[in-house]
Amino acid sequence: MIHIENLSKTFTLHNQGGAVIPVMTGAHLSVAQGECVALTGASGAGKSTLMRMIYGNYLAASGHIWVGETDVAAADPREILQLRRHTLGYVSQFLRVVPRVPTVEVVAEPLLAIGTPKDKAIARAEDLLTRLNIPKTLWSLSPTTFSGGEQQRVNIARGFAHAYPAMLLDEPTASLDATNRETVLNLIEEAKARGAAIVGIFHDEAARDRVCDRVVDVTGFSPANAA
Ligand SMILES: Nc1ncnc2c1ncn2[C@@H]1O[C@H](COP(=O)(O)OP(=O)(O)OP(=O)(O)O)[C@@H](O)[C@H]1O
Repeated sequence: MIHIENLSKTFTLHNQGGAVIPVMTGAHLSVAQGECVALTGASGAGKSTLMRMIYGNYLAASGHIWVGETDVAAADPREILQLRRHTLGYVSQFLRVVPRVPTVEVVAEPLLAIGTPKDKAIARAEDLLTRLNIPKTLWSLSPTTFSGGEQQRVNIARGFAHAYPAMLLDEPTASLDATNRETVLNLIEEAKARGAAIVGIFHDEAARDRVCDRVVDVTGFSPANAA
């Protein structure tokens, strides 16, 4: 489902005389349906960079990033938006929302965007908010004033609302209490069981060992090691 071939990345520092920094070369990675792969490597090894490249936020210098039928490394912005809407989900660590939209709609929005009937989308959102222990009294309010932990859980609910065939998870259990952490691990297991291909960064080693089938150390993709 996710297939990375010979991927390279450089950063050009325009504010530092145009210095070109190679951060990745010849990266390969394949993630099958129903499989979860954890990216590991020391801080600065390139885990976030690789995730951002798969999501289409960072441009590749060369190579291919197949997500289903789309090569993200060559896709135009319209194709990337389509891919994000239907195929590729991203659960980041922080919630970014338009002010004044009620929480239940924030969570239902990815489903509404692909034409899911409103009652079905709202029912799914309510189910996820319940599972993630967001009190019902908050559902009709905007999450902008929620606590950090509440916002993180709303973000996770939104990320899991649609059954994306491929998902990127950036520390999905970071700073959650034991009960909510367990719920998130269950959501990941459910996504795998329905065939989602998942790539994630998990500093929570017990979580990683439980839900991930394989670990890929991105240090192996660094230009220093390839030389
Ligand atoms: N936008 C950018 N511009 C320039 N250099 C960048 C940029 N983003 C990342 N880098 C560099 O690329 C390298 C990989 O960074 P990245 O954030 O991917 O590492 P990481 O493995 O996710 O680290 P951490 O575990 O600390 O989050 C680092 O040397 C970093 O300085």
